[in-house]
Amino acid sequence: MRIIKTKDYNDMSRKAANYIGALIINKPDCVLGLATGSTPIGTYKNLVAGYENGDYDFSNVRSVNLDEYKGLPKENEQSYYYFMHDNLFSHVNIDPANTHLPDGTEPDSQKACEEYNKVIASMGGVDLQLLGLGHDGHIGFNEPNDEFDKETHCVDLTEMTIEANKRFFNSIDEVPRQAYTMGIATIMRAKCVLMVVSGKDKAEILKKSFFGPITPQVPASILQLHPNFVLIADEDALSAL
Ligand SMILES: N[C@@H]1[C@@H](O)[C@H](O)[C@@H](COP(=O)(O)O)O[C@@H]1O
Repeated sequence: MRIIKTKDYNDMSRKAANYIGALIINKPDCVLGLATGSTPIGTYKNLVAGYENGDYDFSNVRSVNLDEYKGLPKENEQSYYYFMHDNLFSHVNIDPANTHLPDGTEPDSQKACEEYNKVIASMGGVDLQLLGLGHDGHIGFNEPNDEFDKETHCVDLTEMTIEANKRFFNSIDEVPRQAYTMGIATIMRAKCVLMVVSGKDKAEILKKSFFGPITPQVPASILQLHPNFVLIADEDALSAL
């Protein structure tokens, strides 16, 4: 595990975008595993700026997203489909046909998950998986559990996650209770895992995840075993170490 300590959120976002941008320059047809949440927004802004100034060309980049709420239509502003278009895809020259998210509009969970596993397999491996960190240690929507969930599956979101994500909705009742998420085994197979973490409110869970025991009760802790795990975190997020 490599820790890159940054001054603040902006510094974190710029360094993470530089990291991803270097991969795009090196491997123009790379497969990016992408994440949502508020933390990567700055990273995406910097990637868009890099595209605009001619540093990054997304025309051959392919992407697979970590997760999607179950039951939200694509045009719902809180769907991760909408988020990705709003924050990245519609601002760069990525081919929409090369971007993938689980289908949150598919009511049949087994079908949605099997289809997404096939999509992931067809990409031939993720070069870089970007991750945020949930307050309970979740990655994607892999919530604390008695075992590590391996492939794409449907999850019941925990109260903590519903509570944390309600800020994006009009009321807590609107927050979906379920989501489709890539599994831990898929995340662990990525050649490189890049996590961005910012803020004092993440300091305790960051410490627990990467300096505590490896346990499915703290899903992110499994990343301690990843051969190429890079954590880009700001001083606040690292303040409990
Ligand atoms: N499914 C997403 C995660 O992928 C994300 O890492 C987490 C943290 O979000 P934030 O970055 O807003 O703290 O939120 C959501 O639950």
